[in-house]
Amino acid sequence: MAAQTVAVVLAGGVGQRVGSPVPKQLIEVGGRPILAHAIAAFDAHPGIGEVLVVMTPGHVPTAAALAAPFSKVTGVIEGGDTRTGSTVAALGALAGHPGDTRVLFHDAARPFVDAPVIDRVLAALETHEAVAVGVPSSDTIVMVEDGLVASMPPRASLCRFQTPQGFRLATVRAAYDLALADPGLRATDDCGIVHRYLPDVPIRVVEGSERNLKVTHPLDVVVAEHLAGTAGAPDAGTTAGTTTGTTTGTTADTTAGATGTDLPETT
Ligand SMILES: Nc1ccn([C@@H]2O[C@H](COP(=O)(O)OP(=O)(O)OP(=O)(O)O)[C@@H](O)[C@H]2O)c(=O)n1
Ligand SMILES: C[C@](O)(CO)[C@H](O)COP(=O)(O)O
Repeated sequence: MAAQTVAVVLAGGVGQRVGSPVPKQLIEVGGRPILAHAIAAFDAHPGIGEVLVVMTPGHVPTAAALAAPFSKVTGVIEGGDTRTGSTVAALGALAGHPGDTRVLFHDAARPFVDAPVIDRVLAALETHEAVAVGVPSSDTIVMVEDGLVASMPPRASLCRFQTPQGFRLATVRAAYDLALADPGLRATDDCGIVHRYLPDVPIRVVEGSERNLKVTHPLDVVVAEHLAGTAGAPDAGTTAGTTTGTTTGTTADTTAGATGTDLPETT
C-alpha cells in the first residue's frame, strides 16, 4: 500500500513584520486569503492525501471556516508560540500516523507554491528521508560579525530555502524528540532541526520557484497582489536566463557523497 502523504500548512504566526491588524495569512490577495491560496495548492494536488492546518491561537474558527470548502483538510489545530512550536503541535496531531507517512511542512505565508514544486518534493521523498526546496541567490551573501564581514561563502554554493520541506514522518519525529530535549533549541525551519539533530540524514535540495515568495514585510503584500494576477507567468529565474538545467553543489545539500542538487546554476 502506498504511504500516506500529509501537507501541514503552518499558519500559527501573527505576522508582526507585516503589521496588519489580523494575522497576515488572513490578508486577501487576488480576492482570496493568503491561507486559502496555500491550502488550495495542496488540496488540489493528486499526490497529497490529507491537509492539516495549524492556526494562530484565537483564530482557529476563522481558519476552520476558510478551510471548510477543501475536501482534504482533516483538521485545523492551534499552533505554538514559534514556528517550531507549531510544527511540534502538528507532529502531536499526527501521532497516530505510521512512520513511513510523507509529511510536507509549508508556510501558509507562501501562497503561490505550485504543483511542480510539490511534485519535486514528493519525488525526492521516494529516495530521501528529508527534502528541502531552494532557489539560487542572486545577491552576494556574507556572514557579518560585529559589523564586519567575517566570511564570504561562494555564491554558487548557496541557496535560499523555501517550503514545503518534506520528510518521512519517523525521521522528523526523531529529530524533534532530540531537539525538544535541547534547552538551546533555536531553528528557523524544519530541515534545520533534522540537519542539527540527525546530521547523518542527507537532506536533498530540489528546485523551488521565485513565485513561491514568503509574505514577510508590507512590500511583499503588494508583490503578492501582483503575482496573484499573473498566474502562469514565467518564473523570475527562467526569465533571467539563469536556468541551465545543470546541477550545482550547495552547502545546503547534505547528501553524503552528494553529486549536487536540482537547482539552476547562478554565477
Ligand atoms: N508561532 C508560529 C509562527 C509562525 N508560523 C508560521 O510559519 C510561517 C513562516 O513564519 P513567518 O513568516 O515568520 O510568520 P509570522 O511569525 O507570522 O511573521 P512575524 O515573524 O513577522 O511575526 C508562517 O506561515 C507562519 O504563520 C507558525 O505556524 N507558528
Ligand atoms: C522556513 C522558511 O520559510 C525557509 O526559508 C523560513 O526559515 C521561515 O522563517 P520565518 O522567520 O519563520 O518567516
